[in-house]
Amino acid sequence: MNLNRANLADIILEKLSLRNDLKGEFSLKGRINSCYIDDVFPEEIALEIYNAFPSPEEMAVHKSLRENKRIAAQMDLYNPLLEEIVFAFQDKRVVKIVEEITGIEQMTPDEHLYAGGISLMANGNFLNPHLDNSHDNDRENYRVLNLLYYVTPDWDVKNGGNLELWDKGTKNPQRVIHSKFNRLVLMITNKSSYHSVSKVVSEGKRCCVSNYYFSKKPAENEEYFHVTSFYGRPEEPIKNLILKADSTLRNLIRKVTKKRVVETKHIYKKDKK
Ligand SMILES: O=C(O)CCC(=O)C(=O)O
Ligand SMILES: [Fe+2]
Repeated sequence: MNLNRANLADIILEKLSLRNDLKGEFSLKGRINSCYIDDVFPEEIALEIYNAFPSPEEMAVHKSLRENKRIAAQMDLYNPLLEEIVFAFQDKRVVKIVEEITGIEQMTPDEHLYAGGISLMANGNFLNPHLDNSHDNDRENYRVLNLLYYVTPDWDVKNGGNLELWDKGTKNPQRVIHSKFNRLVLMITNKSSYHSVSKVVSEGKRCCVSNYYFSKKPAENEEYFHVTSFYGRPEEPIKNLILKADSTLRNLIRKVTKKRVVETKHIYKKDKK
């Protein structure tokens, strides 16, 4: 089978349309709106996607107190299947059914991969608790949904690298979503969707295909603006102070300047070459 974005989208669509329980799960009260779907693709396709991932050395390192991971947004540098799978999640039909599941209206996918694409986390890598940036680069649309598709075969929950949702804030226990092979997570992003990735504590690479959807309307009842804001884990009080000061300062600068001071590099420039 020729795996292009249209026939990959066909499979996603079929899978999602069989699950009329997702809508209820996504909107459960008292937690960050989220749900997951297992066995999204036939196993051999999911494996092929995993095998298409570049080696860690071919990806950009994002390393600071906030995070340590590898990412790639310039998708045309890699195996073409990766670009196909990223954009399969942007198919109009997929967006429509995801709107039905989440109840979030008028969503548009992020074709410039403002923050999406592929990511890879190896031993020792982590992503501290954070709120995603509230808007797109031009501050015209709200970032409202994350679609995270995990593709590492046999990834055990004990390996770490799991998605954590801090339903009651970062001072209370988190809900762990195992970043299991062939699992797609849909997760709202709003003013209180604190999430993180626990430290990877084993060999191997935790690979994720990420997509973000935007909307003119916020995923809450009121308007808001914030930059990506990081926090310490409950056992990291000092780091929490440093990260909070850092977020507060960047927020302030952005609120005053309205636009980015430094142009983001993490954008898929399609006319490059
Ligand atoms: O890799 C993950 O599971 C989560 C990544 C994340 O926080 C994000 O993409 O906003
Ligand atoms: Fe995030």
